[in-house]
Amino acid sequence: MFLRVLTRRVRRYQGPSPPRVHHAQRRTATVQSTDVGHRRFSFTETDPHVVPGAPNKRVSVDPQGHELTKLEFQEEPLGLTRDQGHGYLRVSFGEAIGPDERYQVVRKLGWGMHGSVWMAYDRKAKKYVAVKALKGHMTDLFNKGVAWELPAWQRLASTPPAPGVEPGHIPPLLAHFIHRGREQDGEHLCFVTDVMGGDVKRLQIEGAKQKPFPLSLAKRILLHTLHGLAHMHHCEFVHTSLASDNIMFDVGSAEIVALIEGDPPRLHPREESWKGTVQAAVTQPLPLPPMVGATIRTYLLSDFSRAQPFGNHTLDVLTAPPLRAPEILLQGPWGKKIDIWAFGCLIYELVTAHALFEIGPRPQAGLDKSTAHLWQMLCTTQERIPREMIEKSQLGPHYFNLPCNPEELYCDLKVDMAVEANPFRALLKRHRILNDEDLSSTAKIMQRCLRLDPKERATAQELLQDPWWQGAA
Ligand SMILES: Nc1ncnc2c1ncn2[C@@H]1O[C@H](COP(=O)(O)OP(=O)(O)OP(=O)(O)O)[C@@H](O)[C@H]1O
Repeated sequence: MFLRVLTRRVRRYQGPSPPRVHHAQRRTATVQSTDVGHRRFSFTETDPHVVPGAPNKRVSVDPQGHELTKLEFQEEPLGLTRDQGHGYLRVSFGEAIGPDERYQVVRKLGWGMHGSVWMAYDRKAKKYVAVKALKGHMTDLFNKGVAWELPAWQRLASTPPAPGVEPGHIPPLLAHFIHRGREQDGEHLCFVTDVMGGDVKRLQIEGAKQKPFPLSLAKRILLHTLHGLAHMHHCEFVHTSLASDNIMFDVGSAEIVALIEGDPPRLHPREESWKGTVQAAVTQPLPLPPMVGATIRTYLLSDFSRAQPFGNHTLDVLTAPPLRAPEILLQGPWGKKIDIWAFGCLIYELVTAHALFEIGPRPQAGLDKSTAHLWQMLCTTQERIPREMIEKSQLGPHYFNLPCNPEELYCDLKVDMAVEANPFRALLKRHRILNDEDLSSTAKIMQRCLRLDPKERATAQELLQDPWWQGAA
C-alpha cells in the first residue's frame, strides 16, 4: 500500500501569532511505498545504504534486507495505480477525449488530491472549457457512493436559487463523461465547466503580495461566496472544504486566447514511476489579473469534491484545520453549520491576510494541537461550550470536564489554562486596517458565524441580510 506524503498542500498556517496567510508552495508529490505486490517497499531518510537511481527515485535496503523506494514527483504522481489510491489521467496535448472526441486537450490548469484539471477546446461549442478528470481511485469512490461531486454539481445546476440568493456564484456544469484511462489508472469521471481565471488564495498570495485586500474587494469576494454557499445549502449539500483556494473568479475568452498564443503548453522532463517512466504536464494557470481588475470579477464557490448531502455523511476529514469548527474537533454531530464557521474564519482571513487561529501544539503551556485550538476558540468567542455538545461528541469528554451536577449547562476545558479575553474586535484592531465603524460591523458578522454551538450560528441566507454587506457588490 502506498503512503502519500504531500508536500504540495498549501493549507499550512505557520508563523508568529496571529499567523500570516500561508505561502504558496510548489506543488509536488512525494510517495513512499511499502508492501507493494510481493516486494516490500519503505523508506527512511537516514538509511545509510541509499544508492543513486533516477533523479526522482531513491532506493535503499533496510537492515532486514528489504528494498526501500522513495519517488518524488514534480507534480501529480502519474503511473501510480487506482488500487494504490491514485490513477491520475494520462493524456497528451492535442488528444481528443469525451463523447465524439469533443474535447481537445490544450494544457494543464492544475491538479489536486482528487484529480487534474485541463483546458480543452470544445469542438462542438467552439470555445475553451475546463475538464476536471477525477483520478481512477476517486472514480471508484464515486461508484461506491462515497464521493458526491457529480450529484452535488447536478443538483446545484438544476435547482433554482432561493429568494434573495443571486445566481451565478457556482460554476455551471456543462457536461460530464467517463474517460477510460490508460493501463491500471482506472476510469476517469470528467466534469466539463467554464475555464476560471484563478483562485482567491493565489490572488492574495501572488496578486496582493500577502497584504490584506482592500475592504471593498474582500467584501465582494465574501458576498459572492456567500451567495454560492446559500445556494449549496438550499440544495441540501454541505461544502465541507470552504477555503480561499476553493473560491475562483471568472475570466474573459479574449484573455484565454491571448494566453494560449503567448505561453505554449509545456511538459516536465520524464521521471521514474511505479512501472517505467512518465512525463507530467506543467501546470499553467491563467495569469492573475491586476488587483484593480480583481474588483470587477465574479467570484464562484468551487470544488465540490468533498461535498456531502445533508444527513448522509461518508467523509470524516472535514475542512482545512484552521477553518475547522469545534464540533469537528470534538467528533460530534455536524451539518451545514461547519461551512458557516469556516466562512467566519474566512472573513477574518480575507480582511486581514492572517489566519484567525494558529494551528499547532503549545508545549510550553502543555496544550496539544486540538486543545490549543479549542482554547483559542473559547478565548475569541468568549463563550462556554454547551454540555450537550460534549455529551453528544466522541472526543468531548476527552477535552472537557463533564460536571457532576446535571443542572450545569456548560463544560470547561480539562487543562488548567485560563481563558483569555481575545474577542474578534480586539483581534481585528491589532492589524490597524479598519476604522472604528468597520471594526464593530466586521466583528459583529464574524460573531454571527463563529458561535461554539452550531445551532446559534446564522444560516447563509440570514447572513446575506447582514448590514455589513451594505455597499458591497
Ligand atoms: N474551471 C477551472 N478553471 C481553471 N482552473 C481550474 C478550474 N478548476 C480547477 N482549476 C485548478 O485546478 C486545481 C485543482 O482543482 P480542484 O481544486 O477542483 O481539484 P481537487 O483535486 O478537488 O483539489 P483539492 O486537493 O484542493 O481538493 C485548482 O487548484 C485550480 O487552480
